[in-house]
Amino acid sequence: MKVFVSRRIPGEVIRFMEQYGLEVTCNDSDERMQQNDLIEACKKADILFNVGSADLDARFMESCQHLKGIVLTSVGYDHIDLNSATYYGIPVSNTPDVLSKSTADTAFLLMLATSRKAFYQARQIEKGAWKNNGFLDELGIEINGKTLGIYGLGRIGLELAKMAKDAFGMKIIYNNRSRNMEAEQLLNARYVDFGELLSQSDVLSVHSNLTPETQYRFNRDSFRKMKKTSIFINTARGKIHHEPDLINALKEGEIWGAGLDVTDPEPMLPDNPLLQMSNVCVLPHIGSATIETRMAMANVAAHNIIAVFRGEKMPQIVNKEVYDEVRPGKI
Ligand SMILES: NC(=O)c1ccc[n+]([C@@H]2O[C@H](COP(=O)([O-])OP(=O)(O)OC[C@H]3O[C@@H](n4cnc5c(N)ncnc54)[C@H](O)[C@@H]3O)[C@@H](O)[C@H]2O)c1
Ligand SMILES: O=C(O)[C@H](O)CO
Repeated sequence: MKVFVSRRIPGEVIRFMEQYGLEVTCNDSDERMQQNDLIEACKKADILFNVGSADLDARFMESCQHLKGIVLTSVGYDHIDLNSATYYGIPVSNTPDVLSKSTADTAFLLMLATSRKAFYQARQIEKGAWKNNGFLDELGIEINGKTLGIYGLGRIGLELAKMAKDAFGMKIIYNNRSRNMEAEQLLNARYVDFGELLSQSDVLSVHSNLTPETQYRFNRDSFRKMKKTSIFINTARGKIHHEPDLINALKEGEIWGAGLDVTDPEPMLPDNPLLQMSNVCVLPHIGSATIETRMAMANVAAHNIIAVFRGEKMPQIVNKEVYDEVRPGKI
């Protein structure tokens, strides 16, 4: 069975797959492949090991409908047309859980860094502008004992809530598609509607997946309802906030600050006004970017390939209906 890997991954993981007799071809680059090049490569493979973002849309699925599986190295799967994959009977897996803590760490980092204007202060030093700041110059704000509001209290949101409660004694409120009883029992988290999440959060951190419902959920109207002393954090997907509205909200003082690991578009252009603001911290989508987490993600992806090779169901299957006896699509 032939596997095509779309970007560089650890050699150990390639060798792990080859031990099973899999023939692995790897695009030895860190760059995102053009869709036509990816299609051509996949035409010579049975399984796609997709690394990072890619155009896995209906056109890709139709062109590569022979694939026996697609494994993703991400927990988010908004970059793949899942309905088309299911239509052609292609199982898709993702990498949940193994990256929850590292991504929550990133949200925690952004919460703290933004509250202290840390990235701006560091830039001042680099520019040779370190001066004995006035007693009241560029002050930060405290988060100890404040209220952390989580939009989308799932795996990552729960990890952040645990850290925030343990480290800063923060009170946890959340809005979610369903109640999270573990968070309520463990952390005394309180479920609130979206309006109360906006009005009561001192820090509001976004951890939902990107769906038609969550797209641009944080916009002009939302930011106006947040506290003027609040911090907005997004480590989920850039399109969950409306970026021009976020910029205006910060310029108008409708919210105090923002910390982003995801932006819209990505990469963020260097002339983006957010990068000039002292109360904004931006990271380049590095939530899962640690040695341990990326190795774990690659291993999860490889194990899902081995499952396909063995004729078994993918352990981290995303479109489980692909295994249904009767499903719309290819007979
Ligand atoms: N910055 C990064 O590098 C990075 C890393 C990993 C994940 N992510 C993003 O984080 C997201 C969450 O990952 P996860 O493992 O915690 O997923 P998850 O499925 O465990 O949690 C997502 C939560 O969002 C909630 N949700 C969905 N739609 C909602 C809505 N309309 N209103 C309120 N809540 C809603 C769900 O109920 C769920 O609890 C991923 O989908 C991905 O986009 C980013
Ligand atoms: O969804 C994820 O896992 C991250 O955003 C990496 O793509």
